[in-house]
Amino acid sequence: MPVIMSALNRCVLFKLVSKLKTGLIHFKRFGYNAPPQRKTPDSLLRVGHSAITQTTLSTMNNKSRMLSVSCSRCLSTSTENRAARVKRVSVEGNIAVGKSTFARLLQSACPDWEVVAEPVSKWQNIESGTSKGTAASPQTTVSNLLQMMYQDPLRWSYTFQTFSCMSRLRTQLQPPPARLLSSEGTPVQVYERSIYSDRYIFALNMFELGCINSTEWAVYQDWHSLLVEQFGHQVELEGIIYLRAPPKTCLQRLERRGRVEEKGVKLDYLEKLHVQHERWLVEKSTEIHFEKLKRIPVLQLDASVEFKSDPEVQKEFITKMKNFFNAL
Ligand SMILES: Nc1ncnc2c1ncn2[C@@H]1O[C@H](COP(=O)(O)OP(=O)(O)OP(=O)(O)O)[C@@H](O)[C@H]1O
Ligand SMILES: Nc1nc(=O)c2ncn([C@H]3C[C@H](O)[C@@H](CO)O3)c2[nH]1
Repeated sequence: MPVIMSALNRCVLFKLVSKLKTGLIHFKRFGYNAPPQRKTPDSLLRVGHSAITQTTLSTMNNKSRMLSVSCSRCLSTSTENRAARVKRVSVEGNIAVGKSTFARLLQSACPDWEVVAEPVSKWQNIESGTSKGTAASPQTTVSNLLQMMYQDPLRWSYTFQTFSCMSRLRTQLQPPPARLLSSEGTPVQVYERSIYSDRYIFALNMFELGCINSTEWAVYQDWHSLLVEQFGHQVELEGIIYLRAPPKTCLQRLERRGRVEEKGVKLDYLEKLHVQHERWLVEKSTEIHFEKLKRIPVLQLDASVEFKSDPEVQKEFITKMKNFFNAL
């Protein structure tokens, strides 16, 4: 065991030293000092009023979805049409900005809206068989990939992104519940994050930090594009809600929440994720590889306000969401 451990340590050390030599990473846990990046303009951290940056959705897109979404879901024709009526939207935002809290508000606001949670518990509990078990009594161990990724990002980031993306894909492929299919209003399925933030926020960030190397990044992008192309309309979104708050606010909320895996997360990491969100959803400078995603309507909401206990702000959010969903 000590031999294996020291070999592992040597391997990790070698990888680390060679990356440091090439200037790819400089980090202390998650308070990374990453290689010089574009500086975040102050104005990006100032959270303005919410705005629908793009409110029109092409009717053609809806029609084409009507035609194709259903056959792969193996539903009857009338159910197919009903499924195609369900709009799909993701809620994006920095760690601990309040997506789950916002999702609960959404869920309670309207029976036509269904929230699908981020599959965090799956990442925290990965069951695997061990060689010690027998066919009659297999032994399983449970590993916490979220914790492994935070503790040793260089070793586990690529593995984490494969698993997080796969679990998000499964989530996005689930058919809408019957309640939404029979809805007379505007049924909406709302996902906490998506296969798109997996790539254009987290995996990209890990690559820029040097925790995913260029080969891993090329492999990730290759299979990600293949999956999106193969699953086509089934994984398309009609809109994105961007919950925006200064990274400092997110850090305060993260610390207050106290999720054990996130103990080492530093402001610097949240600032980098904030920049990724801004590039993708505000400045639109992230290179996007899917046509529809390039033109997706984004509703920005100021998540720095304490909406949890303020009915007035809640009302305002719900009205904005209704308008946004109706325009999709
Ligand atoms: N608007 C708000 N005002 C004050 N506190 C908030 C607000 N939104 C969320 N919180 C608090 O911040 C913490 C993080 O919120 P939440 O779990 O909803 O974040 P999240 O964005 O879903 O996190 P993650 O990125 O990890 O999925 C919680 O303790 C929550 O109660
Ligand atoms: N590295 C990485 N890649 C992802 O795709 C990703 N998605 C979420 N997370 C982290 C943020 C919260 O701590 C916690 C719950 O959101 O999981 C991620 N981390």
